[in-house]
Amino acid sequence: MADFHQNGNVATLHNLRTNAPGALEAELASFAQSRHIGLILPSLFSELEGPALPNILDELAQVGYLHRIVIGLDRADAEQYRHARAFFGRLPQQHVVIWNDSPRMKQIGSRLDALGLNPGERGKGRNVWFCLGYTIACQDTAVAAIHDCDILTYEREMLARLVYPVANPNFPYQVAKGYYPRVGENRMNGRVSRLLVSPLLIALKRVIGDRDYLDYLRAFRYPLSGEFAMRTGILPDLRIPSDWGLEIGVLSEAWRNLAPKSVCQVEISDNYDHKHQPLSEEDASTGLSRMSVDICKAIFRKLAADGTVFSEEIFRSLKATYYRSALDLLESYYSDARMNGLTIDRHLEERSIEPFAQNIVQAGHVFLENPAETPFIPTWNRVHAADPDLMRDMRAAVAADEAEFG
Ligand SMILES: O=C(O)[C@H](O)COP(=O)(O)O
Repeated sequence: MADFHQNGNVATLHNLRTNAPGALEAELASFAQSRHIGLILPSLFSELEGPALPNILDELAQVGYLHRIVIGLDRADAEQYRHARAFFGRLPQQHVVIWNDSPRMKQIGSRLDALGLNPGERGKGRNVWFCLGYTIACQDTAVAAIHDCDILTYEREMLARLVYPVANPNFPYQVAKGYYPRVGENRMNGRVSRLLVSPLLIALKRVIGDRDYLDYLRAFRYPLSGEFAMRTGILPDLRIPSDWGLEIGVLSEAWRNLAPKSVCQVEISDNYDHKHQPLSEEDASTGLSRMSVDICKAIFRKLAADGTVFSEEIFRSLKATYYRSALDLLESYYSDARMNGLTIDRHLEERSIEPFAQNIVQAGHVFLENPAETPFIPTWNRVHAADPDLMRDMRAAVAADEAEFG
């Protein structure tokens, strides 16, 4: 049974398990009559062959309130795109597959490059950005949700809970961020969230002192969740990081652009499992290690933009303070896991803290050497100002790909 604690920073919408099954979906169907609800699915072609996506589609096929599903397809050749069209074809809702590697979409990318508005390296951030642009260009969607395509425990109630806070016209929220415990195969997961982000935020508070931004980030129960819903009015001004800092980046944008009362977090599941990436201890350029560096950089940059002065000494103290905080939290995670019959490999977890500590310092170095680096994709407002036809042409490119390979 969940609690109903509020932290005072962002509204927390719990699942008290008191609602009748289907009650939220029934309400959403009524909201959807006057405000269209869309879903964005950033997908790698390889995920079509994974175990999660077929079940996600089975669940989505039963969702009646969705106006459109926009699928951003990465790392696919022409044959794979054709296959993807057929794969997603069983969705009864209006849907579109954006083939990011198509010659037409590459031309759109080159046009952006020529304007100095490079949409960044291939990756989830860039994929989501094109899907958002497509959604804005359609001009018919009031609420857009985003979730990952590797969720092994997907149920359609997750989506209903995610979109409800921004779809209900009587609620004040512009952004809803999903949260849940990550457990699977009897293990407590969420390694980067538990072992890097939580202790890093505690350490930052100790080293640099109180900051509203730190309180805000610390208020989120799962800051790295890939599940968001937003009212589309805020999308044209959203700056999406092109690297792995996407989830923290979106929260930071919400903090910068919106009043705190417009942001909430919502419990979407009590059983979330997904594909696990390796930590790659020796190589900070891949896997969770790379993710941890990008997340640290995103947080440092945001704090610096807010007036915090960083130095080598601060990053050294941060590393030491982080290490201590992470070990303390590890003790709590262990007890929590143990009482819930879950396993946690203490040795492995303690070993993961070391590369994370190194990566904090590495991210600090990168930041100090290049403080002006802004790995953000331009906002769609900026794109529209520079090339008012681009969004329309992008829609046409997607339609032409569909017609050619349909
Ligand atoms: O959210 C996280 O911490 C990372 O995505 C890693 O998650 P995992 O440990 O569940 O694979």
